[in-house]
Amino acid sequence: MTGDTLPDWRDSLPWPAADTHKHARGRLGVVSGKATQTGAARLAARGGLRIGAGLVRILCPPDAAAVVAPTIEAIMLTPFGSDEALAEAAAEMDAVVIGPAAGVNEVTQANIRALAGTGAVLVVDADGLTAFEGWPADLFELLDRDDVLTPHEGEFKRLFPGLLDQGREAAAAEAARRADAVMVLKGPATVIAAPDGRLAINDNGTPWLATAGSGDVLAGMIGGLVAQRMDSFDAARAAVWMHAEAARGFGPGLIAEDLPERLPAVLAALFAQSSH
Ligand SMILES: NC(=O)C1=CN([C@@H]2O[C@H](COP(=O)(O)OP(=O)(O)OC[C@H]3O[C@@H](n4cnc5c(N)ncnc54)[C@H](OP(=O)(O)O)[C@@H]3O)[C@@H](O)[C@H]2O)[C@@H](O)CC1
Ligand SMILES: Nc1ncnc2c1ncn2[C@@H]1O[C@H](COP(=O)(O)OP(=O)(O)O)[C@@H](O)[C@H]1O
Repeated sequence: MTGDTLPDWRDSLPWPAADTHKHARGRLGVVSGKATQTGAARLAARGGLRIGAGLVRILCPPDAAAVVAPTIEAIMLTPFGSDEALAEAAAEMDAVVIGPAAGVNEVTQANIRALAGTGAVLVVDADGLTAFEGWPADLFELLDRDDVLTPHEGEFKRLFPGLLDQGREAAAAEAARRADAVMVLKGPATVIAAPDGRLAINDNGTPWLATAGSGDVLAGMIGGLVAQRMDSFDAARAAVWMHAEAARGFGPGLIAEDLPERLPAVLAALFAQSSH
């Protein structure tokens, strides 16, 4: 990370205390797509669970429940049949990830609108961003300052046409200001910007991450940290670094499924260095 004046996110990682229980450790919801598109949410959920959220629940359309249920163990499942029902399920969550394979449509827009009315911190990725192409202000007005948007460059251009002409750092900073939310502009050097002006550039990226679903895992990891009440900007910085570190540790042959399974090694090294 750049920025010598920025506090190190390592000092605010949420290690469990002796009296912690799973609910206190952070409850993360991940919204799944329809029955044929549940993998992305499962990747995100696994990332959130591995990074330490005490309880992770996939929230899925009713038709997807029979597909998701046989593929999960520790991760829990709640089907929802309407945006109201989604908001009701999310009311118990500290954070919710929405977007991976959610569908680029009005249902995804309505689901984000419903989630914005809950107390959960939102991590909006992929289709959750693209669904607002042409109407970015409709998304921004729903967001709180601790919500996080995680676009790759294609998604970023859909919400902020022309802004990348200013360069990635200036563009991410301006986007965070416009959205009034934390911006994670993904790429070989991921830029993380907060609406209060904080800015960091991740410096341990690796092209092994250029594989389908790796961004879904990252969204879940950010969600898992903010569910543990880590500051959203620090959570994004930490997750981006750990995500790349996990990929570096695996190297050739990496697929997205491998990333959550590498996290214990990454976390163990950070835990050993910490003053817990
Ligand atoms: N396991 C699963 O279930 C998975 C499900 N997934 C889900 O699938 C859905 C569709 O995902 P997607 O990847 O096809 O859509 P999207 O990323 O919008 O790409 C569309 C176009 O954008 C452009 N583009 C420009 N810059 C880019 C960049 N940096 N990175 C990538 N693209 C960039 C590029 O156009 P080009 O530059 O080639 O002209 C590209 O053709 C979505 O719901 C997602 O969540 C995935 O997460 C994978 C794992
Ligand atoms: N060449 C690269 N170097 C470093 N990181 C990369 C590279 N290509 C992709 N990544 C990282 O991989 C992830 C890809 O996310 P995304 O494009 O959303 O994929 P998906 O939608 O398939 O999950 C991001 O974290 C991005 O920063």
